[in-house]
Amino acid sequence: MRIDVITIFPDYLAPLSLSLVGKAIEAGIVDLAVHDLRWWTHDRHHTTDDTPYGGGAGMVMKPEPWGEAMDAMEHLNPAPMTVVVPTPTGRVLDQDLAHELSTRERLVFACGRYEGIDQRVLDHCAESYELIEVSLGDYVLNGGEVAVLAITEAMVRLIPGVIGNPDSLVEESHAPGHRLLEYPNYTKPPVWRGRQVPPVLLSGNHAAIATWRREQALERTRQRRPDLFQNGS
Ligand SMILES: NC(=O)c1ccno1
Repeated sequence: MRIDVITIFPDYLAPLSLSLVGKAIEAGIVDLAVHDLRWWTHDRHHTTDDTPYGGGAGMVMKPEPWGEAMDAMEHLNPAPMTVVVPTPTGRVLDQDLAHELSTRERLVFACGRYEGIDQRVLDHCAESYELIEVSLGDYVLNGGEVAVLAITEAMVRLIPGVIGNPDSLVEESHAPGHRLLEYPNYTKPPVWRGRQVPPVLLSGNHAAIATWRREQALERTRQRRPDLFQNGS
C-alpha cells in the first residue's frame, strides 16, 4: 500500500515511522510519503488559508494549493487514488471502515486545518478520485493530522503480513463477525496484590476457557456498549 499525507505540519506525522506502521514500512508492505502543502504555494508567505465567503469566524484553506497538490499526487504514482479527508463531518471510523481502507492500493490523506478545506476541493476529489471523508468521532480536532495517525494505525494493522500472529485479529474487539468487546486478559503472576487470575484460565480446560471468554465478552458488551449488542452481535 502506498500512503501519501498532505499537511502544513509534516512533523506531526513523524510517529508513523515508529512501531507497527514503521515496521510495515521497513518490510516494504507500506510505502509512506509526507508532503508539505506549502510546497504548492507561490507567494512569499506560503499562504494556505483565507477568510470565509459569507463571513464567520476562522479561516478556510484555499483551493489552489490543494488542487496543485492533488495534481502532483496523480503524477507521483500511477495507482488509483483514494483521497481520505479527516473531518468531523465524515463517516465515523469503525472496524468495518478500517477494513475497507486496508484494501485500497493507495491512500492520499488530505489534512485540513482552520475551518477546513474549500468545498470545491472535496467536490473535485469526489469527481476525479475516490473520496472518503472520515471522522474519529463526534468531537473537533484542530486539524486532520491526529486523525491520520489513528486511521493509519487502525487500517495498516489489518493488512496481511503486518501483524505477526493474524489470529490475534480474530477475537479482538469489533472484529468482523465478532462485534463484541474483547474479554479481559491476564498474564503472570497468578496473584498480584492479592488479586487472583480467574481460576478457569489456569485450568487447561480449553472448552471452559472459551465459554468463560464468550460470557465475559457478552457481559462487557452488554454493560459498556449496549448499542453494539442490539446490532445482533
Ligand atoms: N473528529 C474528527 O475526526 C476531526 C478531524 C478533524 N477535526 O476533527
